[in-house]
Amino acid sequence: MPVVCERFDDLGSDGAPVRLGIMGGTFDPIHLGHLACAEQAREAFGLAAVVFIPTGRPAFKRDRAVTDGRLRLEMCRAAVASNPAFDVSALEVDRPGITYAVDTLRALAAHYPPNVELFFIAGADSILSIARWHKSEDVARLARFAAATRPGYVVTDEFKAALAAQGDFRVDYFEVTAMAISSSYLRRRAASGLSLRYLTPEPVRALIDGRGLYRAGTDE
Ligand SMILES: Nc1ncnc2c1ncn2[C@@H]1O[C@H](COP(=O)(O)OP(=O)(O)OP(=O)(O)O)[C@@H](O)[C@H]1O
Ligand SMILES: O=C(O)c1ccc[n+]([C@@H]2O[C@H](COP(=O)([O-])O)[C@@H](O)[C@H]2O)c1
Repeated sequence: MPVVCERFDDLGSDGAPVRLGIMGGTFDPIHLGHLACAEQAREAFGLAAVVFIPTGRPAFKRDRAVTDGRLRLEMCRAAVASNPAFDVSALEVDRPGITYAVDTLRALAAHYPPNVELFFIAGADSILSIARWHKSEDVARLARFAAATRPGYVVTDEFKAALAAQGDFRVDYFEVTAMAISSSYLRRRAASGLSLRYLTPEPVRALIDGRGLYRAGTDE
């Protein structure tokens, strides 16, 4: 039985330094923006693998209903199957209560040897909120951050100063191909009966269609 993920549970067991990317998100549903972001972070930071970890009950989205965690995990699994460097983890979906990244990072740090360095991948826009994350000082100690910017997005000195004022976070930026799509956009399209083709991998689209997800009246 895998402990934290399905393909890379023994990462770092040879003692050599290695970097593991963590792509956290609600993934309701996963889309090409998430996947390109993870792939380009992998290249930019020399990550050996990226694990997609769908949240259980997301801390900052308590005001809306979220699709069942097992289904979101299944969509993530279908989305990453064709990339040998990608994996999924059920850690957050299986953990009861509100999902906090600190609990996940603690579990990963306890599982992997110290030569495995954790990189949490996130959109640069959401990086400013990390100081409000649960036990953010521990989050800062447990992982580095790979923050995705869009082409033309300038990380200003003011932004860096605002972040530095909030805590001792180690943040590195990388540029990701701009894709102006979001899970909410896909949900809205599905609810209007519009196609999700070319916005999410085909196996994910097939799951959404097959299970009748995000149809009118089933969303927020
Ligand atoms: N188009 C995109 N390109 C790059 N990164 C993205 C994109 N969409 C989301 N992300 C990043 O992926 C991570 C997980 O995002 P999340 O699951 O909340 O998706 P979302 O599309 O923003 O969802 P929603 O529309 O429901 O708020 C976040 O760090 C977010 O910044
Ligand atoms: O730990 C927290 O307090 C916390 C607060 C907000 C977001 N996060 C994490 O950030 C990632 C992206 O979250 P979201 O809400 O944009 O899908 C996901 O892994 C969340 O668990 C974590």
